[in-house]
Amino acid sequence: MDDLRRRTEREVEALNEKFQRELRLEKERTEKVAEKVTKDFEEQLEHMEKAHKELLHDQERQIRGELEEERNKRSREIQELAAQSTLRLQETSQDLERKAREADDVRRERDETAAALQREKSLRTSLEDKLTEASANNMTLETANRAMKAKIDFLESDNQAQSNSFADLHRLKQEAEEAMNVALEKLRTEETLRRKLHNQVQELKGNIRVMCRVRPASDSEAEDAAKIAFPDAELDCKEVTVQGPEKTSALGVVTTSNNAFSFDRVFAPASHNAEIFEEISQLVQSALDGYNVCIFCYGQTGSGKTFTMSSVDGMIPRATAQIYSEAQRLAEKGWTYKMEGSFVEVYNENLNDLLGKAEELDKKKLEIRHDLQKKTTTITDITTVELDSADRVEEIMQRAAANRTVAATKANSRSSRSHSVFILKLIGENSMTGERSEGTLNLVDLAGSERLAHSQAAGDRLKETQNINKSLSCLGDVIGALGQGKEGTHIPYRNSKLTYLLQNSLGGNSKTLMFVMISPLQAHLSETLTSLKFATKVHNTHIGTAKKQSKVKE
Ligand SMILES: Nc1ncnc2c1ncn2[C@@H]1O[C@H](COP(=O)(O)OP(=O)(O)OP(=O)(O)O)[C@@H](O)[C@H]1O
Repeated sequence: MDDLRRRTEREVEALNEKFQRELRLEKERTEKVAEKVTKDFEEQLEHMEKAHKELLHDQERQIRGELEEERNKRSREIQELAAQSTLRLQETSQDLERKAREADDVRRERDETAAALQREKSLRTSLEDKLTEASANNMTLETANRAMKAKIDFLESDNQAQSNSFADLHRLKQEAEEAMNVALEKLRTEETLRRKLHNQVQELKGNIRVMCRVRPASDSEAEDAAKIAFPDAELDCKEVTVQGPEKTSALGVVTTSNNAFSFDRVFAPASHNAEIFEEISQLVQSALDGYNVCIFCYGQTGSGKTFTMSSVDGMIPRATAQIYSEAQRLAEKGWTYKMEGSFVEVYNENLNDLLGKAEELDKKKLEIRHDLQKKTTTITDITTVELDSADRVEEIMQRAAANRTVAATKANSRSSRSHSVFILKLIGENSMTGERSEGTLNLVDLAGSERLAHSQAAGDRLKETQNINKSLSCLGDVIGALGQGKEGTHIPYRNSKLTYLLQNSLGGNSKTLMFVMISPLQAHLSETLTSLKFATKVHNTHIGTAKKQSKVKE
């Protein structure tokens, strides 16, 4: 049993070993097969992958190509569409333009038709009027015809009477012509005489006249009114009284002085520019007659100088209007006039062309030249405007005002800090009598006369004030020296630009009118009294002929 069992065990063992060996071999074989299969499969996979990639690539390329083609096709289509729509747009806008043109044409035609209709209507009315007139004329002509026929019958019946009446008519005509020539000659002589007499009257009135104007207080100023009275207001108004400031004596008594002034004329606050002009119009006439005339407006800032001189109805526009109408009247007497205007400004002792370019103010140098023989003055490089119509004055004033506005600074209203001179040259010629006249009218708006102590000025402003004071006092000195009336007296014209500019229009035969402008306010009392005293000094000066003197009564 044991042997059997051992033999069986050995056989089982041998079988087991054999089985293990065969298993191992089988396993190795299987592994080899599996390895080969795996490799084959991988190769096959790789191959397939490659083939697939190529296929994909080909397909992508193909799709891209198709896409590109599609895009090109679409963009071509879009371009075509855009071109078509542009074309359509152009056609539409051309259409629109054509339609607008047609509408314009229609409108024009309609307007023309309306105008033609209107013309037709007025033509018809005028034809109807003419027809009425013609029938009236016809009737008159028929009456005249009948009268003529009667006359012809009469004349034919009496030939001798006819030639007699013809000779009578001829003689009468000659007499009428002679009378007319005598009248014309008389008219011309009378004009020459009028000029002489006018000048004599002006000289009798005094070659220097001083007038005073007190401006009205505005509503807001009414409470600050100074005590100014016009004692002879009902008569010819030549006096003005101003109550001075209160003074307290050492004993504590308060007094006020009453200052009385008299001038050639005093204008109370209610006066209008038209009344003022009535007084100066005679001097404007003198300028037309060939005299040099200076009209000044003097006074502190805000006293009414510009209102009187250059406002819309001021002296400058009124004087030029008078000159135009006078020149027309004188044309009947053989006079033709040439009028030239210029507008200058004296600022800081510098002469500026107010009609030139604004940027040249204070830069361009203007020179004053005098012809002492002819008593004429010229300024180099000055803008001169021929005043061939009354409207030109307005244009000149606007140009000057605009230039001054440009030149003004914040702290400096240029017009109150400078003197302006409107110069009107009037050259007249009489072709019938051979007479010639050359007069100049200077209309001067002086700078504000306030004194240095009151203006509290410094810097540029101080220089301006000093220059203003200097030129105003030079003006007083020149007038004072002229007033001495002695031959050979030195007249200090050269001491200021203003007096030098006006040299030929101050003194001699020339006429001067000084308007002193007065503010009605108590706050300006001190300046008012100073202005009135200055004006009195000028008024007491007599140039040329004797005239009544007046004094300051205190
Ligand atoms: N007669 C008047 N009637 C009514 N208003 C006047 C009259 N005079 C002056 N005014 C007014 O008073 C104000 C000051 O006048 P204006 O400007 O003429 O003074 P001005 O002396 O020229 O001053 P400035 O020296 O500053 O130029 C202005 O508003 C002006 O309209």
